[in-house]
Amino acid sequence: MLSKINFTQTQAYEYLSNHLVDMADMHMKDLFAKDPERFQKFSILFNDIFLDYSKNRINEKTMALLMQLAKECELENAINSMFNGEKINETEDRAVLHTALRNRSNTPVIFEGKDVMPEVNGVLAKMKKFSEAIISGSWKGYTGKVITDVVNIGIGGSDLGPVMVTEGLKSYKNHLQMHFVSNVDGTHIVETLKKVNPETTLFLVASKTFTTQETMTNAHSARNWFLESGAADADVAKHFAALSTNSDGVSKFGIDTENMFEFWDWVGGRYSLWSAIGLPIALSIGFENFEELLTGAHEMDNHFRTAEFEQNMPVILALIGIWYNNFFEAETEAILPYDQYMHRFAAYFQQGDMESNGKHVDRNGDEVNYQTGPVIWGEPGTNGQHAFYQLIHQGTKLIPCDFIAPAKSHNPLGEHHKMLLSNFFAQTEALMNGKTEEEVLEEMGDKNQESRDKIAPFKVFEGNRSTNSILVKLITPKTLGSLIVMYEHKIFVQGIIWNIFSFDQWGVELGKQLAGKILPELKENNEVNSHDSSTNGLINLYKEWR
Ligand SMILES: O=P(O)(O)OC[C@H]1O[C@@H](O)[C@@H](O)[C@@H](O)[C@@H]1O
Repeated sequence: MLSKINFTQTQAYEYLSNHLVDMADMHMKDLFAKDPERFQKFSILFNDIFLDYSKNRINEKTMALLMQLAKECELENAINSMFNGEKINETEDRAVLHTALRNRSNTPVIFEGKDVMPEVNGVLAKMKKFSEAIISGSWKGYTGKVITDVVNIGIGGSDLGPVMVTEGLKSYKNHLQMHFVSNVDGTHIVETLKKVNPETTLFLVASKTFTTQETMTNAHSARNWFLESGAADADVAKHFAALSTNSDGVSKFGIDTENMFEFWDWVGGRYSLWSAIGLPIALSIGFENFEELLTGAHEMDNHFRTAEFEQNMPVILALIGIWYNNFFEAETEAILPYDQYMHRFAAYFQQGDMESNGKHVDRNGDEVNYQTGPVIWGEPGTNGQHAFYQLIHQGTKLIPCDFIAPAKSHNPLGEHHKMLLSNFFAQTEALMNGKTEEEVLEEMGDKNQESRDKIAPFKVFEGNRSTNSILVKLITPKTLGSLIVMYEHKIFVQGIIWNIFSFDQWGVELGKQLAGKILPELKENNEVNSHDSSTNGLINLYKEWR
């Protein structure tokens, strides 16, 4: 089981608080000047992923103390508890075994006395057969035509992962057109259905619980559209499949359980792209590439499980994050991929991180007296540079950033990639070095003294802004698999240290309950007065205007 230690009571925390006094005024520029080995010391290579964390406000003592913190919080024990299938998701009484889904070495993973691997492999085999039939065209729609379009209907963890990965690996894509419908706003399904033909479309209804309002509503609308186009009930089997843990719900909806791809309650929604929820990925890039994604994930799992903390990428990233979040009081973290295919990567980890570590009660059930998960945000470079980087460079907030870029492009067109990467390198250098007043004045040259003095302060960059640079060789299925898992485990490590439960999400339940209460009120025409004056006023204005 997980420890329940308040990390602010550890010896390492006290040492780190004292150490912060020394580090707070230290400029990274000076740390680099003093130590020619700094880059070698604070960087690490794993397969085709290189992490340079030297442009952070750290020195060897910082890292040693952070490692001590991880040890005092019994991180090693927590890692073993997760991989060994203990019910570490205590508030839902569940194990956390998404790592078994990508366990390519196939060693037994015992949960409640039973090896889960035969079932995992069984579903993978079913996904392989199905995806191959759809891609090859041997699977036919109800009028005998091949499938050309796949519409995934799901939300949250049943949408974001497949969207992010199919976009991230678009250069591996086959002929199938992928569509993703998540929002309950009718616009999403209506606009999607305009693009597809019922005779050649496969709908995947993706929902762990198979009760999520948005997904069920969209799925019913899709089925109605399908039937209204002239298809019969019996034809549903050729055009609808379900990805779920809830076989009763799936049969009630009218999907043959033959067409159901199962997963299990020990897979959290936001960690489910490795399960049957990954079927749209297998359809889009082929099953072999999906397996490669799993292999990359498994390799990062092994790294996380076996590498010393000092050489462990997820552990290093997590601890640096804690250094900023809890000592420098940074409130957000930006994820900035310099790769257009990765444009949903930050959005994916918004759920991954914020749903996991957005908690204010610790594992003892007590209110925390420290900060937990940061706000995660980001956009691909270079677009972000022309939008919000101003604040990162010259604003009043410290925003630690992860810069991610591939050395090779899938689209090596002219000078594009060199230009992209020149920006990637320049940004982290500029954020670290900044620009002094002297440099500004020198740059301004011979302008008259008065105008120079007036403008110079606005052009000064204090620098000392923290970044991690993650350079990968090429975004392949395998590398992307490893990269995703690197962040998954970073989140896990932080949750352990913050002494919170990272695998539940009670916070999203309240909105669902309240929406359920208001929906019947919207169906009536009478004035509503059962809420506060603001909610009543808004509902009544809506009724007047609709
Ligand atoms: O996959 P289903 O069950 O439809 O859930 C979809 C999403 O629902 C949300 O409310 C959260 O709980 C997410 O973690 C989850 O991924």
